[in-house]
Amino acid sequence: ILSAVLQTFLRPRLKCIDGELCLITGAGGALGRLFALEFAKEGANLVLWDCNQAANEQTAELAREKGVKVYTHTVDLSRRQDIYEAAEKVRLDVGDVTILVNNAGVVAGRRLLECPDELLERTLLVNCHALFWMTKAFLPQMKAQNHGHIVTIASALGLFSTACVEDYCASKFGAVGFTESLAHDLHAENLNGIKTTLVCPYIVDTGMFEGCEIRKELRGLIPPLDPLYTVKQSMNAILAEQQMICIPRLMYIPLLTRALLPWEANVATYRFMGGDRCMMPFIKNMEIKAAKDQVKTS
Ligand SMILES: NC(=O)C1=CN([C@@H]2O[C@H](COP(=O)(O)OP(=O)(O)OC[C@H]3O[C@@H](n4cnc5c(N)ncnc54)[C@H](OP(=O)(O)O)[C@@H]3O)[C@@H](O)[C@H]2O)C=CC1
Ligand SMILES: CC1=C(/C=C/C(C)=C/C=C/C(C)=C/C=O)C(C)(C)CCC1
Repeated sequence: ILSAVLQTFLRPRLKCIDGELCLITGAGGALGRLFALEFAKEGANLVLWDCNQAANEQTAELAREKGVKVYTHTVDLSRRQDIYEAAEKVRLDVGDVTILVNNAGVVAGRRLLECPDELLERTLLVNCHALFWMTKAFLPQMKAQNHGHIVTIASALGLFSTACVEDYCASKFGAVGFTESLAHDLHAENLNGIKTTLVCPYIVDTGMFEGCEIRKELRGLIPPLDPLYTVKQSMNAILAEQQMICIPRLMYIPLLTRALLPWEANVATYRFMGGDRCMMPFIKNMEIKAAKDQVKTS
């Protein structure tokens, strides 16, 4: 406890990752791109995976300007075989990945009963199942050297939940459980050279949850996070080899109250803070977007 408190108030020693090989999933997306640029700044060579080839290549271009080697692959993380095949290519053509950042994520953004099954399934496959296949593909090399770092970009919604994002909460609770169990596994095997970091951010202003908002009067107290701030905070935690980080720190409170208060008290708190209906405008946005897409395709 003392060392954790000291870590919070003193500047922890940050590790050097110059020359390491870092694989980032969802690297074409908002946070993925910023992670790529931060890892490049630290001198890590990059392997960038995304299903969106154009966006991934754009990230690669920007990262190459920092003077590091960058390799790209177009991978659909909802397909186990695609992950294994791309991982084999990386092993043969590039080498051993020493830092793995599981960042790609999706959300259905529909009410459960109106959501196509495939969309619900996709959330679980990308946000949760892919963690199993990524770890099975890259952990053996890390174990052989007793050196590596596995980062999971989960969510505050992997620690406590809210209405209308059943798929997302199920997948992120899964991601949290997976990463914690893996961390215990590595400790139990005395593989102290392999670290894990679990990142749990609140709403980040990237567009993924456009419209999600809490009670107006509280929005100033807990505003959506700036993407660069989120990534910088995460980088500090990663380089300090911190096991878990909630961004902002205020997010530890709903995690604690969820565990300590009776269910009814939590429901009342949600109502008071607008946490119960925070996803309604986001779902509306997604419905409008889906309707527009349907018009375009028909
Ligand atoms: N934004 C937020 O409020 C928060 C986000 N997070 C988490 O942070 C992570 C990054 O989010 P953010 O940057 O906002 O999201 P983005 O949508 O900007 O980025 C996600 C990236 O992952 C890609 N991706 C989606 N599905 C697949 C797939 N099947 N295979 C490969 N790549 C895929 C996306 O491609 P495409 O664009 O083509 O779909 C996109 O490039 C996610 O895990 C998210 O859950 C956590 C807390 C809050
Ligand atoms: C439920 C709830 C809250 C709102 C949380 C929200 C709005 C979280 C959104 C997180 C997102 C979008 C994560 C994405 O990965 C409060 C007011 C903090 C506290 C009371 C309970």
